[in-house]
Amino acid sequence: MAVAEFKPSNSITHLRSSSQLSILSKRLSLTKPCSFRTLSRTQKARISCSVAPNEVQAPAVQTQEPKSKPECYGVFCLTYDLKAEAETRSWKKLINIAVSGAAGMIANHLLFKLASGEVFGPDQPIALKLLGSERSFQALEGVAMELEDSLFPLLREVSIGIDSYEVFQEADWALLIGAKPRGPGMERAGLLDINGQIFAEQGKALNAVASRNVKVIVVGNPCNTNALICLKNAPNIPAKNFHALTRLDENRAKCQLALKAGVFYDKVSNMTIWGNHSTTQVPDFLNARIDSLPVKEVIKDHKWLENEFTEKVQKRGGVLIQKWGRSSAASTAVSIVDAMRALITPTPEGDWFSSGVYTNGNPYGIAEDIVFSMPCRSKGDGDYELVKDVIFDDYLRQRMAKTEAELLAEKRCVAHLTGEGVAVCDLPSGDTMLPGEM
Ligand SMILES: NC(=O)c1ccc[n+]([C@@H]2O[C@H](COP(=O)([O-])OP(=O)(O)OC[C@H]3O[C@@H](n4cnc5c(N)ncnc54)[C@H](O)[C@@H]3O)[C@@H](O)[C@H]2O)c1
Repeated sequence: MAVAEFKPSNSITHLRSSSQLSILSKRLSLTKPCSFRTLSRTQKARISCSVAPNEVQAPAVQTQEPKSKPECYGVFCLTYDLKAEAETRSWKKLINIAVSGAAGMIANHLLFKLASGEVFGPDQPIALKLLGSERSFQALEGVAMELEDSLFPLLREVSIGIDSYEVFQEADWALLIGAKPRGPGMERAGLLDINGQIFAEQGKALNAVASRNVKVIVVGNPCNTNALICLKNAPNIPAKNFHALTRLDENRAKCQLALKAGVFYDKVSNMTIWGNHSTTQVPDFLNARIDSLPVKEVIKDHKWLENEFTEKVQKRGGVLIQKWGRSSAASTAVSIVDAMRALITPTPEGDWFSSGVYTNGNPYGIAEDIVFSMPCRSKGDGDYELVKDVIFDDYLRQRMAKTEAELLAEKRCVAHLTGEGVAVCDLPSGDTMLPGEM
């Protein structure tokens, strides 16, 4: 990307968004407004601003913007030579990706994958809109600096902010990672309330300012119920557009089956994670396949499947924390990429992927009106359909009932955040830690 230096005299400056105009005007203390023009070729508004020296009242001193206001960051505010844009004519329309918790560990892996084109491909420019908390604002600036220094050709805009109503504007994707970790001694109900409030607020913000077709992936825990809270607070966005990330659990389950069967993990397919992203989740070995064969035909040790395999997947996150000293970040970022790609590329014939989705009219008899991980297929258009041809046995039904009961109890705990009355918190006894916890 060629970047032309901004000169505040007689220059024609091409900005990338209307918000940049106000920043430019402020920097130059312009007395007259600049003019707009739209380039139909790119279908994107650009602003031409003729600046005569006598219009400049003060030196181009950079004024401090209020921290809550997202704006272009650093090099992403600079202008660039339109001639150099010839190269980018074949590029697609810019995609706006909002990421919350952008100064956190998962985002630190994810943002660079997004910017490198790993999700949307080498001809798809993107804008990153980074949401942080007040405490993490400085760290957010650090993240933006690293993005600047990476010189990603596809990364056309970066903005940072702490107000979700500002950051989520026109978002095509919202990757909601930011959440409070559970502190020592904090009950799961406490975590549900604290984080639930974050997701209620972010749901409202998405409802108000995001694209009507925004795809939302909730990562922050407890992600299923946070996704439910979020969608309930965004009535103008289809509930089907909200996902809770269970792709990491799917990937972990595939890995364990491959290990036991002694095959490379690309041989494992049709892996469903049913239910909650907690230790009640059900990795489904009944419907999964290894080399196109039912798992039970390849792995004859059915006791291992029922006990060890299931528990290994459910508790993988906790074991990882014990070894690593922190929660999985890199593999979570990889699984977010997988989850996004699963929605924008056609699912291979006969296969499916897992995602926590709204149980509205599901064919499995699962309680309606919760976010439950289920098997999905996509045509690659951002949408999905539930897979119908799955089988159940008593073991699977029993396990599914347990994770369903947990999600229904979580839902009752957050009734005050979903507009469904007074919360009554009667979570099943025994702490079903989140997979990312000890
Ligand atoms: N679904 C999954 O598979 C999965 C896997 C791993 C982790 N997680 C969850 O993802 C979340 C983030 O994990 P991490 O390792 O990146 O944590 P982290 O603590 O490194 O980062 C979280 C970031 O979010 C920010 N934040 C807090 N509240 C915010 C808010 N209201 N708006 C915007 N930002 C906010 C924090 O300041 C912090 O920078 C946790 O809730 C974790 O449990 C989910």
